[in-house]
Amino acid sequence: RKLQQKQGKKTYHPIGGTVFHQLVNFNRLHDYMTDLAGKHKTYRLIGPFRSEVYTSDPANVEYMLKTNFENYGKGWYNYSILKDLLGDGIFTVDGEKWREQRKVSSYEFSTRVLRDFSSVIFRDNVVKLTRIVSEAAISNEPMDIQDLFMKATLDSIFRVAFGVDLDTMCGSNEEGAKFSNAFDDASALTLWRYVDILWKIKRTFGIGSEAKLKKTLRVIDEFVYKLISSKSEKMHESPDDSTLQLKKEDILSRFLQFQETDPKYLRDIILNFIIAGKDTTATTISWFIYMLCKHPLVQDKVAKEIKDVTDSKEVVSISEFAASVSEENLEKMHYLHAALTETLRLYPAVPVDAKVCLSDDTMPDGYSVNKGDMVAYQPYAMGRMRFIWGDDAEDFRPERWIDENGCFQQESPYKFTAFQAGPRICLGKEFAYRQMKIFSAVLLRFFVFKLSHEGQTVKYRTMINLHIDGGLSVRAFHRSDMKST
Ligand code: HEM
Repeated sequence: RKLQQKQGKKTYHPIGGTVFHQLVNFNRLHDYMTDLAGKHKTYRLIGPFRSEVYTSDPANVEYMLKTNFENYGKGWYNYSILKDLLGDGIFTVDGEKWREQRKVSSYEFSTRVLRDFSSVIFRDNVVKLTRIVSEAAISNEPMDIQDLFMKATLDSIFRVAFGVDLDTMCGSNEEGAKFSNAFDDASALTLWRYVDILWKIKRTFGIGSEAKLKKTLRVIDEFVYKLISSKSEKMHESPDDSTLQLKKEDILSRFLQFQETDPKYLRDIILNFIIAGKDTTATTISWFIYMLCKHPLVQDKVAKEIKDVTDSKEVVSISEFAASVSEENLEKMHYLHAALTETLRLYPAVPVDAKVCLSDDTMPDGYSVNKGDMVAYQPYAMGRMRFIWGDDAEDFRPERWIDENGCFQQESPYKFTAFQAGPRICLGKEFAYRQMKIFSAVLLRFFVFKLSHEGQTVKYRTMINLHIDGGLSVRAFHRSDMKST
């Protein structure tokens, strides 16, 4: 490369360090990368086989995610790691396969049926969740709210996808609990492949982590294929039965009714939605509660907005209040929307998102990247850059998202990258906001949240999603003007 540079052919981004530095800084990886991003908008880390280019420059981000989108894909490497769990689902594929799934799925996500059906489910689940929180509040017990959100969001997305209540929140469905554990284990074991250079050998011989993965995949597949075939049978037995009408609102039924019926195709599509929709939403809303505990004035302001918008001076029951959190009311909750967005700016559920460069290229900043290089945009580092957000970039300040009329104002998706941007922008963004807003509105109408230990701070655990390490221990206190029955 030096030789090429001398010949005036190419200029490469400055070297920030090596992948070895990433390993040394593993527990604070995203902060290490933020420090580097503060020095260079785009930099390279040297690895044994290729460069890894990390950018926080909105112009480069726009280029890789939109302008030259076709040149930055998942690539064969990611596909080979993810395919046993996620098959040919939307997360693993590029090109025509991706385009076809994107078309089908974005149509599904934009339908009124899915919107109404999912809102009903979010309300049902937050009522269940609020009852659990209420019991903890009455007995003044601390609770791990991140764990509760993980269960609640899995229950939501599973019911939207398959029309079946796993009920991991209350633990009434034994099969559901088995599936949920297998799914978490399979996700962790699949991620392990990114650091275990021997995984392919272990897979061939069926040993170690790969033997475990195979076992968990069997549990997942048995459960999912059973659901698909029983639903398919029912729909064929009585296609016009009006009592099945409600069941036809879930994604699986809609696919069976209108489109593809290959069980493997359905399995892949739906498991990709589940993996996309569960941890991202649960971790975001957990960091949100953490921020509200750290900023009690913001918590009061959010709670006041919820009370004013729903006009709920005297409410008798949780379910009655949940029913009043209508689509129209949610749209009026600008400050809640801003506080959630501010949480995502500082604690994005996907902190780094890597693509593979498919052919040699030059970025808008004039620097080159090579075929095979990994190129990543960094939502976590970008959220903390002063050159993007100003001197208070590291402060939690929902007001930065509110305009002079008190309305939420968007920012460019190439600066606020928590949902990615361009043709592959997150398909579930609106779905995720709706669930987070319904959950927050009901919980914050009934409770004040405080950290279990005053002054407690939490850290993230370095993995694909930004989980709070060890969970989030909080106490809930009933708001004095509400009965949570
Ligand atoms: C706060 C919550 C969420 C955040 C921050 C988030 C963020 C993201 C990000 C960064 C990507 C790009 C990942 C990649 O490069 O492959 C993505 C893709 C995607 N998300 Fe989300 N997501 C959230 C919730 C959801 C939910 C609830 C769903 C569905 C129920 C969903 C469905 C998808 C799908 C299907 C894609 C793949 C899009 C494609 O490749 O064309 N997401 N999301």
